[in-house]
This record gives sequence, C-alpha cells and structure tokens, in this order.
Amino acid sequence: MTGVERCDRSRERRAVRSRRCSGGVLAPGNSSRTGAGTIPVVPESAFAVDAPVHVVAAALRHTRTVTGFLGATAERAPEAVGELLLAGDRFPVAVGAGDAAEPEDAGGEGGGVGTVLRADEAGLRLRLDSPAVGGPVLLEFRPEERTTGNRSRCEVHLAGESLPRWLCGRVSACLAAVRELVSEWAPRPVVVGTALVEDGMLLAQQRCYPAHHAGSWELPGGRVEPGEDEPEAVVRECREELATEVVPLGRVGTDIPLSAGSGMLLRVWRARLAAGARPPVPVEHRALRWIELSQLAGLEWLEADRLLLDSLRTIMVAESGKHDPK
Ligand SMILES: Nc1nc2c([nH]c(=O)n2[C@H]2C[C@H](O)[C@@H](COP(=O)(O)OP(=O)(O)OP(=O)(O)O)O2)c(=O)[nH]1
Repeated sequence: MTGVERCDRSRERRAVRSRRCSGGVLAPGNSSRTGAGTIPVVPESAFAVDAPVHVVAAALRHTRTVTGFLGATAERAPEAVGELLLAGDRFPVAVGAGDAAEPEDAGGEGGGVGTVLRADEAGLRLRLDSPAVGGPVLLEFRPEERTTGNRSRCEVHLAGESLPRWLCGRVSACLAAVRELVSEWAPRPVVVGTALVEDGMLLAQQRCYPAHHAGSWELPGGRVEPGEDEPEAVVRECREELATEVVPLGRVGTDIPLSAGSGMLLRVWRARLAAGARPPVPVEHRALRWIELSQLAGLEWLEADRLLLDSLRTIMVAESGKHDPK
C-alpha cells in the first residue's frame, strides 16, 4: 500500500467512525475495506423497547417488513409466503437500488437474494447474497430481555462482523417499522396455546368448529380471561379441554399475530402433565393425538401453528434427546 493510499484509508476510517448510520441506530466501528466497494460498519447495539421479548421477536420476523425494507425491491415478489418468516424462506434483494447517497457501494441493481437462516424466539438470522457485492452479508437481530428493578424491556442487538454501507439505512428503517409493529401488537388480547410434551411427543387436538377450522389441528388453549394470568389460563383451558391437570413451564416461540380481523396474539406455553394427572381426553374436540417428531410437519395444523413448528421441534428434540430427523 502506498503512503497516499494509507492516508486515504485513515481519512476514510475517521470519516466512518465519526458518522452514525441513519437514525442513530447503528454505530460504525471497524472500517477495513472488504472488497466490492463496501465500507463495513460494526453494529454496536440497536434499540430498546418497553414490550415483551416474544412480541419483539414476532415483529422481527414480519415478512413484509423484512422483505420490504431489507430487500428494498418492489418489482419482484418475495418467495416467502406467510405473514411471518420461516427458516428457509427466500426473498429478492435489490442491492443499492434507490440508495442514491451510496451508489459506489452498491454496484447498481444487484439482483440478489435474501435467505432466512433462523426466525424464532432467539431472533432473525439472514444471509444476503448478490453478485454485485463480494461475499454474502450475514445479519442477525437478537432480542434480549433486560430487567432493571421491576422494569423489564427488550433490547434488539445486531450481530455480525460488519454491515456494508448500503444496508445501514435499510436496517434503521426496518427497525423503525419493527418498533411500530411492536406498539400495535403488544396491547392485543392473548390466546394461550399449550405445548404439552411427554416422552418427546406433543399433544395436538383436532377442531370441530367453526367450519373453516374444523378438521385442522391445534394446541390446547384459548383466550386469557380478565383477571387471569397466562399460566392460569393454560391450566384452566387444559382442565376444560382435556380434563387433566398441567404444569406450565415457560414460553415457547415468538408470538403469532392471528389473522384477519381477530386482533389477537397466539402465545404458546410449554407444559407437562402434573404428577398423578389423568391422561388427556378430548372434551370439546374431535380427536387428540400424541405427535412424534417425524409427524410434526405433516399434520394439518391451523396456519398460525405452522409458524411455530421450528420452536416446537426444538422442545420435542430437547425432551426426547433424539436426533432431529427433519
Ligand atoms: N387454542 C388455540 N387456538 C388457536 C391455535 N391456533 C390458532 O390460530 N388459534 C385461534 C383459533 C381461534 O380463532 C382463537 C382461539 O380460539 P378458542 O376457540 O380456542 O378460544 P376460546 O376457547 O377462548 O374460545 P371459545 O371456544 O370459548 O369461543 O385462536 C391454537 O394452537 N390453539
């Protein structure tokens, strides 16, 4: 490297350090050049919101928000189908398109593709590939609960070695949209679902009403009633629907916004049968079935439940200690 180049590099480094990516969401750090005209910035932290972590984790995997802001392309429809993203979903990415401030970073319309590597309660992990930039960009949003005194909030951390400059503004805009979704979703009434796992098998029940749900499978549960907390609702619903006693053990997966007009959130709790409890029987449902890992994906679940299958699979694997045959 010549002296002039070194000087240019250190000027550039100072410029990068002194500039915060738009919205103040990202703080640049390491400025070494990694090729294809990118100036990477190291994200230090993102934002904190007064909302439960499972609502934030749900908003982070909202398909339209992620594909619209990070993909930034209107021309090609995303291949991802559901309202929330699932691992394996893919969506088009226009690298640098419309980002007039950073055209040299982008190399023009890239025609790239985004792949969802993970979309669950642990966060959203994406890989953005494009022929217009050097290697793939790995991007991870991790929601974490922080409790100070009796105040609990959720921080979203950005993990990854570096972000190309063309992505910074998009990440900020995406997180602003996530914040809006969180404030829209957090006050919604909650339907609890119960992931009752015994010997590595999950209990599913088949609905018989209403007509558009009849025949589909779901988790035992229902609306949280006034004056009740979520674990109490889990215990009551299992008593009513299964004529048995369960012990709630903790949350599973992200919240799932229930579709069209219901205005509710599905929130799933893991549970086990209480000591000495009677075997569950179908009180209000057409049938009950203990599902093995290999049967999980093949069952005709309600649409909302399909978005939880990765998280359900994880607890079934943990419970059974078996190898995941997915
Ligand atoms: N219980 C439960 N409800 C689910 C699941 N997935 C899903 O989309 N839902 C929807 C179906 C309903 O629109 C809503 C809750 O319905 P529900 O009928 O179980 O609730 P509930 O017991 O309080 O209501 P109700 O029968 O007294 O009318 O949540 C699930 O896994 N379990």
